[in-house]
Amino acid sequence: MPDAPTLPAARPPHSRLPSLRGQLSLVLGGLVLAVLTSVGGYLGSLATHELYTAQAAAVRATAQAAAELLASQLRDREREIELLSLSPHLMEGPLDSRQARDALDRRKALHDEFAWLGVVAADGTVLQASGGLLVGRSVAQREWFIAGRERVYVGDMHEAKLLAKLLPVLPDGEPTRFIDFSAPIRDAEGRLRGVVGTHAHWRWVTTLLDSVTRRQQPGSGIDALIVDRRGRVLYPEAMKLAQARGDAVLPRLSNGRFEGELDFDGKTYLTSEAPLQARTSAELGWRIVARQPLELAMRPVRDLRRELVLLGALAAGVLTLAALLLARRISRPVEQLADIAERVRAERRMPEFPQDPGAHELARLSQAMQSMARSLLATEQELQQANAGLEAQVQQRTLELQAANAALEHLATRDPLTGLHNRRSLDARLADALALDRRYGHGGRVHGLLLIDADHFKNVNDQHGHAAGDAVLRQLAALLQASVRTTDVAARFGGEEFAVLLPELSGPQEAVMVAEKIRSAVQDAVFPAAGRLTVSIGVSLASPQDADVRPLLERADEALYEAKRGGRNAVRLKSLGG
Ligand SMILES: Nc1nc2c(ncn2[C@@H]2O[C@H](COP(=O)(O)OP(=O)(O)OP(=O)(O)O)[C@@H](O)[C@H]2O)c(=O)[nH]1
Repeated sequence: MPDAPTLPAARPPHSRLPSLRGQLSLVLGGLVLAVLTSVGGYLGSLATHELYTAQAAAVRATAQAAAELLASQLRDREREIELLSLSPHLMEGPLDSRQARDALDRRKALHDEFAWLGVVAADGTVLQASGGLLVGRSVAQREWFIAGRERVYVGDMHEAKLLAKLLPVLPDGEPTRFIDFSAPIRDAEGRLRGVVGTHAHWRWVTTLLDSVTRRQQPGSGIDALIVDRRGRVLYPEAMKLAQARGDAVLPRLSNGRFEGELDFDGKTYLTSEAPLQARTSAELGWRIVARQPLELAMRPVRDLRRELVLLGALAAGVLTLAALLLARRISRPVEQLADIAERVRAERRMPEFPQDPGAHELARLSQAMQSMARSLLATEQELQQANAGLEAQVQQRTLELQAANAALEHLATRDPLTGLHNRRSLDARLADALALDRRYGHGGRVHGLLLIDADHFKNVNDQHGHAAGDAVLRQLAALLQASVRTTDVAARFGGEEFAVLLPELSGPQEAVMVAEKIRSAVQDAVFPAAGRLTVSIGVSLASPQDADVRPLLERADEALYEAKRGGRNAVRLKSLGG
C-alpha cells in the first residue's frame, strides 16, 4: 500500500510569541490595576478632601459654639446685675439696710461664679457686700465703678486687687482674676443713688470654654484660646504666661484672622476663630480661637488611606485571580481546538470536538474547524481512492505493455507460419553461443547445428496445393519441436528448410543421435495433407577455429547436401577438416 497523501504539517509553535493566556492575563490584570489605582486614587483624594473639610468644620463649630456660649452667659450675668440695680430695695430703701445685704447674699448664693457682690455709694464707698468684704472701703478709682455710674458695664478680665488677699487662694496657685459687671442704682426720678457691682471668677469663663472643647470627640486634641482685641492671650494660662515673658506664642497672621493651617510654637494646627459677640453694653472684642493639631486632624485621613490601600490590595489580589481565571477560561478552548487540529493531522480521523466551548465565537470556530476537518479528511480519502485506482490502472497498463512487448518480441523472433524461431533469431542465438564458448569455454562441450530439409517438397505443393504445403510445414515444425529439448533452439531456416541449435553437446554422436531421432519421427509420421514425407539432415559441430557462425553453417549445409546427394531421408555429419 503506498503512502497516503499527507496534510500539510502544522507549524511548530513559535516560542518567541507570548501565549494568548499570558497576554490576556497581562491585559486584564493591567486593567484591574489601572482601574483600582485610578478609582482608589480618586476616592482617596475625594475622601481626604471631605475629611479635611469635616475636620475644619468641626474646629470652626467648636469656636462658634464656645463664642456663643460665652456670649450668652456674659449677657445673662449683665442682665442679672441690671435687674439687681432695679430691685425696689436698692431703688427706694437705704442702700446700707439689712434687706439690701440679704438681697446681695441671695444673689451670691445663686451664682457660684460671683466672687464678690456689693453696693457702692455714689462717692465710691462700699456700703454693702457679700460676706461683708470691703465694706467701708473706697472703689472710687475703679473702672467698673466709674463706668457703672453711667450705664450697665461689663469689664475686661483683670487680676484681683483689693480682694486678692481676702479671698481664698486658688488650688493650683493661679492668681485670682475677675471680670466685672456693674450697673447704676437710680431712684424713681432717675437720680444716681449708687452703683451695684460684682466680680465674677475668670475661672467661670474658662470652665465654660473647657466644657465646649470637652464635648469634642475624645482624642481629637481640639482646644480653645481666648484672645482679646489687642492680641493678648487671656486663656490658656500657660500661653498667657509665655506671652507675658515675651514669647511669640501666636502665629503671624496673614489676613489678621486665625483661619486655616497655622503654626503655634513650631506645631501646625487647623485653626478657626469666632468673635465673641455678647451684645452687652460694652463689647469686649474677644476672639475665641479653636485649634486642632494638624497631625490629629489628619489622622482619620491617614487611617482612611491605609484602609483604602489595604482594601485596594485585597481587591487587586481577588480581581487579579479572577483575571487569571478568566484568561484561562478564554484561552483553554482555543488550546483545546489547537490540540484537536494537531490530532486531526497526526491521526487522520475525526476527533471529538468540545460540545460547549464557552462562547458564541468559540462555538463558531469549533464548528468551522469541524467542517474543515471533515472536508479535509473526505478529500484525503478521495485522493487515496483515486491514487489506488491510478495504481491499478498503471499495473494493468504495465501488464498490457509487457504482453504487447512479448507479442512484439514473438513477432520479431518467430516464424509466422510455424511458430518456430525465425532465421534472425537463430542467427542471434548462434552468435551468442559462439561468444559464450569463446569467453568461458564449456569444458569439452560444444554446440551443434542441424540443418533439416524436406525431401521433394515441391511435389507436395504441386500435387496438393500450397495450402497443403503450409500445413505440412506446420506439422513438420511441430514434430521438430517435439523431438528436441526445451533448451534446444528449433528454427525455420527458410522455405522448407529448418535448423536446430543444440547447445553443450558431449560430442558429434549426440548431435547425430538427435538428427536421427528427427529423421525417424518424420519418416514414421503421417501428414494428412500430403501422406508420407522424409527429411534430409546435415549435422555440424562448432569449432574453436571458427571465426564466426558462417563456417558452422557452411559445414552443416555441406552435410545436408551430402545427405541429399546420398539419396535423401538420411543424416550426414560434416566434421572439421573432414
Ligand atoms: N507450400 C509452401 N511451399 C514452399 C514454401 N517455401 C518453399 N516452398 C516450396 O518448396 C519447394 C522446394 O523445392 P526444391 O528446392 O526444388 O526442392 P525439392 O522439391 O524439395 O527437392 P529436394 O530438395 O532436391 O529434395 C518449392 O516448390 C517451393 O515453392 C512455403 O513456405 N510453403
